[in-house]
Amino acid sequence: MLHVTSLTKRFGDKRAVDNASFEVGKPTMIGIIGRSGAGKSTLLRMLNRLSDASEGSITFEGAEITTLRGAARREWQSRCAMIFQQFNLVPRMDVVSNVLHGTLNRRSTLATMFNLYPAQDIHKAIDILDRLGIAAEAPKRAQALSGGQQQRVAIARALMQDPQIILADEPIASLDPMNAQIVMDALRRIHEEDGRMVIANLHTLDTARRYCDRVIGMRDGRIVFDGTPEQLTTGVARDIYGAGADFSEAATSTAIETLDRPNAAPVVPA
Ligand SMILES: Nc1ncnc2c1ncn2[C@@H]1O[C@H](COP(=O)(O)OP(=O)(O)OP(=O)(O)O)[C@@H](O)[C@H]1O
Repeated sequence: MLHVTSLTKRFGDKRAVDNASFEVGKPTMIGIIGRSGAGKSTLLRMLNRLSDASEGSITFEGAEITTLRGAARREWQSRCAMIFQQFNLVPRMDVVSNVLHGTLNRRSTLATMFNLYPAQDIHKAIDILDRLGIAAEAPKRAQALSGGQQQRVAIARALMQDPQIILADEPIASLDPMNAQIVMDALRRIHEEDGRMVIANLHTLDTARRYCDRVIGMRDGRIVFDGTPEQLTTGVARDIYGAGADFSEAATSTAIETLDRPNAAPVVPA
């Protein structure tokens, strides 16, 4: 399905992604972990063609992605929708219009200029918002929503494109633990119910372990681990993060786990 072969991105002398290779045979939920600067965002941006590869190849269902231009590149970008840490919504625009923005690639210039949306697209947008539990927010301005709600609007906008792949760049890094859990649950459900591939950059180990079928670990641009959550032992994690013997998993925890345990001690702010 997806084949990434010897993918490299150079910025001057620096190899932000260095000879990365992996294959995904079927829709899978994959977490990419690694410390800040390891190359996670650069890898995702190359997959989506927001950024050009310096070397290497990406193929999806047999077609080469790295060389796509113009309309073919835009068509690829709708097949693999991307969501971001900062949601990237239009803050003053209402929620449903933000979601309908996901259809921009396939609308005529005239329809875009006059803000005309087909009724079936509007119904589809509302249905998607409903599925994500935020249909009631549809008429509100995006800026009036909580971070977790805004990220779900961004997911809804991505789903409007009916993508085969969802690329999520640190989707929960700006959220509190409860909203982080809601957003990760939504991504997992979309993967399981729709059979879409989800590749998410995650800065915390526990989230990757809990939600993903497969984890890819990056260090200094290289893929240094590719396996199941069970194979991701503390020793392996220490290697990925380049940490010493004092490495503590708690330091990379989102505290999502504690939400599930009714008897867990309350988290006391420092
Ligand atoms: N446009 C750019 N120009 C120059 N260097 C860049 C550029 N984008 C990324 N880099 C560098 O490439 C390396 C990888 O960055 P990248 O953002 O992919 O890492 P990351 O693992 O996603 O980290 P973070 O979690 O902090 O976003 C870093 O050293 C970064 O400084």
